[in-house]
Amino acid sequence: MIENTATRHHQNFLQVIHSYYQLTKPRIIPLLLMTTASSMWIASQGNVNPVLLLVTVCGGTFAAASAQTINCIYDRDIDDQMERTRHRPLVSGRVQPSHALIFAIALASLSFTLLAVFVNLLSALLTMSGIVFYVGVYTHLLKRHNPANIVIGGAAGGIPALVGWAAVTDTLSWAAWLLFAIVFLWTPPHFWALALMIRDEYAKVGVPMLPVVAGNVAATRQIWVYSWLLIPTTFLLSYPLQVTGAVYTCIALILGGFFIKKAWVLLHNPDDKQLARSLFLYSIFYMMLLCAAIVVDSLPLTHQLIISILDLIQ
Ligand code: HEM
Ligand SMILES: CC(C)=CCC/C(C)=C/CC/C(C)=C/COP(=O)(O)OP(=O)(O)O
Repeated sequence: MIENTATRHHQNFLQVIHSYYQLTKPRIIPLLLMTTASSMWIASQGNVNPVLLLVTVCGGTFAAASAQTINCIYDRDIDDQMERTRHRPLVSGRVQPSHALIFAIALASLSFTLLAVFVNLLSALLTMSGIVFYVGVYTHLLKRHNPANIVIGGAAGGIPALVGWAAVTDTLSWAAWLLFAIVFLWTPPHFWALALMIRDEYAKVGVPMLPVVAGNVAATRQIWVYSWLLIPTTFLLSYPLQVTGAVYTCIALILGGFFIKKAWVLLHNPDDKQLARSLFLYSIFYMMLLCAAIVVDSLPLTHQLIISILDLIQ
């Protein structure tokens, strides 16, 4: 009997932890952190201090988790009505909104303190501006009111790249803003592809996502335009900025080629949900590999490999 009660308490405790974990929308955070890490990588010319990297990534994790939790509190009414979101902890009543708010404030405070004390004030303030922008501008002002919601909201997603740069250099440079621009321009194709898949759900709750208000044809045209803005922008890191080299440029070219191809096929089949899904999944893979390419590009081993290959050819 006592053993049973203890097991039940243990299970309840794990369920509570899991509910709070779910509040933070944890699957999105690793990619945000990859943009921070790759920005730190370039800013330190491949010699990033591992402790600084760890602390910055922890600060970024807490901040993103805080922002997502506040978003869950704010959007719990519409989350309740959409299949994709109806199992979230605040909707199903597993966490009280007031408890979630305390959790979010604690996470934001922890993030600010960690970054301000162990990294620098600029990175801490930028991170807080990320939370304010995502919650105040995207979630409150735009998401339910303006079809340009995610175009402007994409700026919040670009902030972790700025944070990474600021963490290393205590300033922002052209390269930092370029990384910001890459995430900013990537966000519309990433999100509209998903919105094409679940357009009816957004329509049901009255969220004016582009495919809902302008139709699939207009949305796929916009995806096409943003893809063409994104891909050339990724090359600017190599030329004229010269913060990345040949390996990055080759990988960016191949990845970009597939991006354009998928956007092109979708442009000609705007109602095909499978193609929209394929672009959505690819957009995530694309950003992961682009960040990885930035890191690989600067490794001494890569340089040695290229020199060996060039020697072999000659
Ligand atoms: C305003 C900007 C953005 C919007 C509106 C948006 C929206 C979404 C939505 C609705 C999902 C589906 C999540 C789910 O199934 O619950 C998703 C998935 C995802 N997003 Fe975004 N996103 C945005 C920006 C970003 C950024 C900047 C990143 C990272 C750099 C990112 C990374 C991801 C990842 C990794 C997933 C897949 C998560 C999974 O496996 O379920 N997103 N996004
Ligand atoms: C520096 C810092 C902390 C920056 C914050 C960056 C951040 C949290 C970006 C997240 C973008 C995102 C996944 C939006 C989805 O919101 P949604 O409300 O449209 O998604 P939903 O429909 O799944 O609720």
